[in-house]
Amino acid sequence: MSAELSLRETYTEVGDAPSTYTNGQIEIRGLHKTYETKNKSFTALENIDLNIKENEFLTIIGPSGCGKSTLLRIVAGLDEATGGELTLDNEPIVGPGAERGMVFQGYTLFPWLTVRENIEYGPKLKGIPTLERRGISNRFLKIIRLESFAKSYPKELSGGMKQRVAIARALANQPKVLLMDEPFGALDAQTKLEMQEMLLDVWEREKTTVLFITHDIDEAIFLSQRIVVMGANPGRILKQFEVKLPEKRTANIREHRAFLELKHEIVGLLQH
Ligand SMILES: Nc1ncnc2c1ncn2[C@@H]1O[C@H](COP(=O)(O)OP(=O)(O)OP(=O)(O)O)[C@@H](O)[C@H]1O
Repeated sequence: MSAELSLRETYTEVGDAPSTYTNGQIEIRGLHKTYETKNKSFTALENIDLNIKENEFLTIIGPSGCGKSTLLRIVAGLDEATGGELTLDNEPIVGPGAERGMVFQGYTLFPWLTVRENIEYGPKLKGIPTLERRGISNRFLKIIRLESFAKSYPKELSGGMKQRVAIARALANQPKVLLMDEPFGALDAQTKLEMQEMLLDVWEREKTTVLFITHDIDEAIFLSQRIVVMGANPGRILKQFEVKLPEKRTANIREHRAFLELKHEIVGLLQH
């Protein structure tokens, strides 16, 4: 099987393609989250309304404690909202699901599995036969440029390499939505830039909806089609920005006037 075949085609060959593969629309209506601790209750999210379109790359940015991770965890089904509605392709989200892949800042690979086995983990759980699994891992090893590390274990990889494998592992499950919580936060500046370019490349190929969290305004602008700025106490949406930059993002886009103007505006908003 050609490494250039899309994952959808790969799955179609084994008769396992969900009919709604191209979807991935999230609707959030009046979402609330209150944490009850011993003697007080704390509102982490208040009245969040947000629609994330199919194939959209949307980033949430905001000060520490404004509820970014809480929101992502609720979308992932790892935490429960205390009010409001949340759907993926019109189906209520009631818990974790394979159609939502997650990548966190911490390296969450299985240390006892090789790079290839980590990538094949989800497809194996789904019962996809060995040969097809091999096709999937070959394809992703190529995309993340780690073919020569297929038999390596996570401890033998750099931080950037581990995050590339984490992204491949999440995508090998053919998710409709990729949820990313500061995935490049622990990487050095140069590796971070390389990872951003790789992620955009993967996103363009896979057509997955991406919900991304970062503290890094440059990263948010470089990657996103839309940026949601949140404020704290209580966590809420302050403003949304369409990123009016060319679809094809190259390194020098950071010098683009529209890039700098948007950065200026977001910095100003966050300072207040
Ligand atoms: N399990 C919990 N119990 C009580 N409070 C919590 C819990 N989890 C989070 N919080 C509180 O909810 C608020 C939002 O936390 P969250 O981790 O979502 O913020 P964040 O914007 O992702 O922050 P950061 O950028 O620092 O990661 C914080 O004030 C935090 O202390």
